[in-house]
Amino acid sequence: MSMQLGTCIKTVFFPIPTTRTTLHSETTLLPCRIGYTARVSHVPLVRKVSIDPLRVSCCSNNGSESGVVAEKVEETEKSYTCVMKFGGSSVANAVRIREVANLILSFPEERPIIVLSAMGKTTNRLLLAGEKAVSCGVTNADSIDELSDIKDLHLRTVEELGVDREVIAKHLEELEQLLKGIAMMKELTPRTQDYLVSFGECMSTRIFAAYLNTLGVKARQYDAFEIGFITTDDFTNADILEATYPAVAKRLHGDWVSDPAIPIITGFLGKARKSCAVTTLGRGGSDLTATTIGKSLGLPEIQVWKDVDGVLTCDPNLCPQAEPVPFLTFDEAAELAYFGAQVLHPQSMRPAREGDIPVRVKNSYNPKAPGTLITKTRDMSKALLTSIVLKRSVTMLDIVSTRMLGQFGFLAKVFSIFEDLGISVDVVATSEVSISLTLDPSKLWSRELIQQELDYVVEELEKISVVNLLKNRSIISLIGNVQMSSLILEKAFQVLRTLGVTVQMISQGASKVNISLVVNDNEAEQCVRALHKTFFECGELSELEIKCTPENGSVSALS
Ligand SMILES: Nc1ncnc2c1ncn2[C@@H]1O[C@H](COP(=O)(O)OP(=O)(O)O)[C@@H](O)[C@H]1O
Ligand SMILES: N[C@@H](CC(=O)OP(=O)(O)O)C(=O)O
Repeated sequence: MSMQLGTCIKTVFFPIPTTRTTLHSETTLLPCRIGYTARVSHVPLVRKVSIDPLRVSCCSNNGSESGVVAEKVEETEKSYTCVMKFGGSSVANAVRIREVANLILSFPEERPIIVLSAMGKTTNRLLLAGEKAVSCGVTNADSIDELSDIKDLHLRTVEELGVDREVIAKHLEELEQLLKGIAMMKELTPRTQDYLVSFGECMSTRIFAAYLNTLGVKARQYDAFEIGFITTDDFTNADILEATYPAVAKRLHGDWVSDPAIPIITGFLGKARKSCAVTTLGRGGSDLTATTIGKSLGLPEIQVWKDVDGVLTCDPNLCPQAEPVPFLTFDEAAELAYFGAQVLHPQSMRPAREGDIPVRVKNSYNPKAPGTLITKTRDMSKALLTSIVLKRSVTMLDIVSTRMLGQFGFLAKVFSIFEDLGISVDVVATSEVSISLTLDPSKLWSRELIQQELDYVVEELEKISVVNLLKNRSIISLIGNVQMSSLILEKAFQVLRTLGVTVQMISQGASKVNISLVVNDNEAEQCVRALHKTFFECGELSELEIKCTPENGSVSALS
């Protein structure tokens, strides 16, 4: 690809965010999409334009602003059109794998990248096998029930699919050796645990790629930790690092250009930047793998295929009447996931939002159902509540300053204690002299550690305040249009008053999509069911026509 600097025609990749892009600093990186060519004109003051497979970077001569106008010219070569992620329930056995393969092939116009989780409950079984190995003794390690279950499932699956068992034989052998090693060491570190659970995704993807190949569909298996998924060294809950995006794009795009095949990639896994060991992205992390790939390649769509008809108005295990939500914003989906809806990984919306790539949540058991479409914005004019989410077993802290009213720096001191300990806070409510907050224990991996950490937090906080630690609390999150908060709260408090439940804390986030209520664990489920009934099942509020006066923010409901 040749470039003539100083003239007005340059080759870059599409889409450029807007037709006119202003350089705000000396170097501006313009996101772009593989497979497209665009023309950039009017580039005064631009010293250098460099292009890699992912982006064009422009450096101005003197750091001053200059304009770049870009437009799409042509599609240069056909590349991937979407990423499709299938969760454990979608690939639970040979029958399901066949159905998923048929589903993928029923979209001949797509050139997908496939991300898979481990088959069925394999991750849970691997975790349990690891726990048992610690105390069962070396001679018993090969007869752990969960190991036998995993072997049976995978060997039965390859047989039923007519795939050579060699594709997983080495992994099964190595898995047994690993469990013996754990039994010998009598120890399961987070690092070993991540390596242990990685066998689930490594095997499901090998089986699936081999099966597609037996059907005459060219597919290529990839371990995410070998193709540029670079993470922090936080085993069991690692974060994806920026370097992942260009590395993954380069590898997948390069392979497509040299030898096209459907990539079948392990979800959930990465490679630690410092130790180079295998990491996992937290439970349900394959969603994040999919959105990371979507952003890496600037794909037009990310699809996550589940066992439900999309994101629902509530966890169906709690409220069987829960209905699919047709549209969501990235903010709503992120809050919903963060506050406990198992359906999406809490971090998975970040790459999609950054790349502004629509995410479609679909049901692999019912592909005809429209599912949920998650985008940057949606029409909120008639929206009231989108979904109700429950997060159980939360610890709440009431912190009252021992200093006088008007003392500045109290909040800063409190939060610096959490920062030092690396503990993240979920919900916060403050007054002049007190703070109530809930703690997110998900970053901590063992029960003992949580208790130890909590004791230390309280000890530190007691140097500046009186602390009341309240365990066994639940956060009920009302996700939706918080512009309608008066109506939402009026209805919610009516329900809770009828149940005789006292709300111990309330908070409305700055994202304007979430109101959180903290109640006792043992009251939470009945509250959620009653709230769901009122907001989604009675017809009155779910079919509500809402009249909102923007000037004064007043809201009235016409049923
Ligand atoms: N608000 C919700 N919407 C949809 N599903 C939910 C919700 N809350 C909890 N769930 C549960 O999440 C499950 C889907 O998530 P998950 O098990 O991670 O799927 P997969 O393994 O297919 O990726 C559903 O079967 C459902 O039980
Ligand atoms: N297998 C991993 C990763 C994952 O994303 O699974 P699923 O897509 O089935 O939630 C887990 O169970 O956590």
